Amino acid sequence: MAASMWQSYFSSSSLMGPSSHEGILRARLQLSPHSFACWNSRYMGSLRMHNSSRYPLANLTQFPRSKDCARVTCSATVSSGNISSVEKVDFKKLQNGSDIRGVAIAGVEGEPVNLTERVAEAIAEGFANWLVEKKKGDAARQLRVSVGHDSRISADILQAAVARGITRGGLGVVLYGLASTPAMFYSTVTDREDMFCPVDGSIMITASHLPYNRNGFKFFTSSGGLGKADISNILSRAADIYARLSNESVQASADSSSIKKVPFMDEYASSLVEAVRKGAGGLERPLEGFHIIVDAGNGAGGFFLGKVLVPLGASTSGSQFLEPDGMFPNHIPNPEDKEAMAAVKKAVLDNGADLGIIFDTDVDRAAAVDSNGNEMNRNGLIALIAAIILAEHPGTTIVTDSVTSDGLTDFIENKLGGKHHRFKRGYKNVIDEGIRLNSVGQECHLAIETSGHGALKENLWLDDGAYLMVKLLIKMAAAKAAGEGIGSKVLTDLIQDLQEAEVSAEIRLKIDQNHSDLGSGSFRDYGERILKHLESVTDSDPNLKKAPVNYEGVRVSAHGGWFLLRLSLHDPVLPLNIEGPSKAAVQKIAGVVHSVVKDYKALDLKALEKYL
Ligand SMILES: O=P(O)(O)OC[C@H]1O[C@H](O)[C@H](O)[C@@H](O)[C@@H]1O
Repeated sequence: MAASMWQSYFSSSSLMGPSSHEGILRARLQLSPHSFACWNSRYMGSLRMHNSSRYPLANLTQFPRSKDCARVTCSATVSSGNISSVEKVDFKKLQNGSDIRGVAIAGVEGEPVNLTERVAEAIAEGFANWLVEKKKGDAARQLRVSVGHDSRISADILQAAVARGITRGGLGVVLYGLASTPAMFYSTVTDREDMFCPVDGSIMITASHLPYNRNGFKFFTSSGGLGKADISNILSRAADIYARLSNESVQASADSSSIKKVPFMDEYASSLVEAVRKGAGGLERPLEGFHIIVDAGNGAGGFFLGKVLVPLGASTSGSQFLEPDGMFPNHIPNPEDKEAMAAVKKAVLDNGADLGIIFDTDVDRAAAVDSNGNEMNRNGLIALIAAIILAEHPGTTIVTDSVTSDGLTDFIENKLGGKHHRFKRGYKNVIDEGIRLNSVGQECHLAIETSGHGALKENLWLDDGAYLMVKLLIKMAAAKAAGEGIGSKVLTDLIQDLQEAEVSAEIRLKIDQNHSDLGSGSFRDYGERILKHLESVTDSDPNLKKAPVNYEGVRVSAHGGWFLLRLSLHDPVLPLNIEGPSKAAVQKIAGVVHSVVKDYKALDLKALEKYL
């Protein structure tokens, strides 16, 4: 649905009664009464439930919620061909590293919609054109692209637009509906002609854990996720297509003869089931006797319960937030979020479960909680997966992002006998580095970020939170089969020697891009200037020890702890990570950084000063 429609609907909602709302909205959506009831149930129900300060969509009228509707694939669009704002879209701004992210739903102050149907359609057509060029050798056959989405409220509308864009580009479309990001990559590498696989390209409609009004795209081919340069290329094609589209009417729906629908998540889930069965010695129900809780945060991860854990024999009572709900009413679906981890921990303890598993919205990230409520996320999850992988591949290299702890390095290198290659932030950077190391002869089987993104060589380097959890399940099932009992103790024991810092903090220092202190340079130039200054201060102070090998920002040991100041991958921000043995140590470390950066007037130091 176009932004303008949401806008006018919401802004007028307090003025009309339910029946006039329904008539107007249904007409504009071009839906039958039944489809409208489903749409209404899915979207308006969510909005109604969360009409609070967190979701500032005031005065929504209460519609009856229909119970028995599954999803509505909505091909609704604006009927008018000319939207005055079309020229204003800055396609470059939609790039977020190797992803595309934008605002798809109006209603949040200061966040105008920039990911409209037309923009999505143009991007999809840009991807189709890019793919055709990449696959020149396959000119004789029609290329096909799979499309899936997470639980966001703009998913169906964007999916319809994406399907139009791909068919406009002359390619076939295979719709998967609610799906996970790793499943989309999997569709490019799996051989199942009955499911139209392998597809030539894949698009996941997701904005990961970001708020409900955002959405975006991730793209895959059999070589993996597209990189920054490819995304820029696609966006520049999209900008040209968009200019052309703005003179045409938006079509109500794509050419349906080129569109197929398949239940691909069943195929992907059964690959996970088979992986656990194989890893557990071929048992049909290796998780029989285990009680495992899933918290999907109302994202796309609910499938893991019914399609993975149940067939493997696990009991799953007490699992929560499995229902897809793009308003994310319970907690942010993000294993890095404290509230989210507290929620799954509580569920595990309340239900006396053996293990808790939590996914982000699109299931490329995950974390776990053991039966005592100990969180296994960030450095703890890396340590756990590293312990499993190093037992299988002694001495192998583990690639991680830059904010991992000194304790993790000590654990991987001195306790597990592996090599810790602490690289840059960004899951794509980390995974690409793992692949690169292998290509230059340095064996690497695991590339993983503290955010919960992780990829294994054995799993074709798919960035897959669900597969990380599969590795934990295999370990537990194998321990049971070996008579070592049921429970997550086998996991907890693996990381008992990991030393975690007492206090850790991430402080994000914003750069005011409009400040005169930036001169004629960009925020990146400004950030680099600050980092250079910090580096020279560090070099001249014997109490500060610069990390001998470092790929990003300035990492320094001081006061029994460490800090890393670096430029954010995407934002005008300098994230500062600090870890120390006590609050006092962290304060002192914060003081060191403050004394260096305090004269940079464009830097907002409020967040840092709280720590002094
Ligand atoms: O550099 P930052 O702003 O901290 O963001 C870094 C993060 O950006 C995105 O969310 C990526 O998906 C992550 O892989 C990455 O770690």
